[in-house]
Amino acid sequence: MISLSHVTKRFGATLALDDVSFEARPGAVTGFLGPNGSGKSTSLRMLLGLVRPDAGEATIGAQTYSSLAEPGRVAGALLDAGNFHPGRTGLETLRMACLMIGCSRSRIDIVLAEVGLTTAEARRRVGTYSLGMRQRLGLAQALLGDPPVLILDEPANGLDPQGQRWLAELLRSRAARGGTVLLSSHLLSEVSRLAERVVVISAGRIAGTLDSWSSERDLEAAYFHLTSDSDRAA
Ligand SMILES: Nc1ncnc2c1ncn2[C@@H]1O[C@H](COP(=O)(O)OP(=O)(O)OP(=O)(O)O)[C@@H](O)[C@H]1O
Repeated sequence: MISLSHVTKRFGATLALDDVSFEARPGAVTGFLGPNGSGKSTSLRMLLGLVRPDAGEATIGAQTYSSLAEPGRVAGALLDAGNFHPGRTGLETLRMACLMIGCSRSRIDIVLAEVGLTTAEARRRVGTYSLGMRQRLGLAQALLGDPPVLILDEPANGLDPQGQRWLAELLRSRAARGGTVLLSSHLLSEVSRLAERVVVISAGRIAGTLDSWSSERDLEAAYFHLTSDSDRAA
């Protein structure tokens, strides 16, 4: 279970998160949807111990990320696939990540196959990768420790239609095995395709949760209804 409980975070004069509480449950892919600047990345980064809350708590399995004994085996994360060292190959990137979390080297071949990067591609420097390939490498890194929890910031960014279909299948199969998947997006179509439950955030506040929708248009209508309500309240 992933949980934010009454979290508030300010950056100077900006109130990025205002008493935010929500959960992502095991066995489901939860989408975290909101406009640009609504607080999605700040929430995810807080779950991973990269941003400290001013008030409240962000936990994974009732523990803060920094108190987990083996965080890489509990939660895999994809935050910014643009952040990889461009001079290292994909393989070197994964070897270093594997060393840091203490995983078996055999996991590298497994995750490369899982994300659809070939051996030849993995031997290329990351600086030569397309956005979609960097995204696949980021997902491979998140999967290295075979963690039950995945926290993914805009994971479909740059993926082609085949990649998007493959990602949807990957995330659903992790959830079907009891995994907890939380993914952020500002794209309705992406969330509609990937998630089965959606938490909506707007201007740093949780605007509501959607548990079912019949079509992307249906989700869109519910989303605009929730976000316009929270705009009026702000
Ligand atoms: N390190 C920081 N310093 C100052 N302000 C910040 C910082 N990080 C985030 N913010 C501000 O906090 C608010 C929420 O930002 P956040 O990146 O969490 O939004 P987001 O929903 O992920 O947006 P996007 O969809 O554009 O990625 C924004 O107003 C942003 O400018």
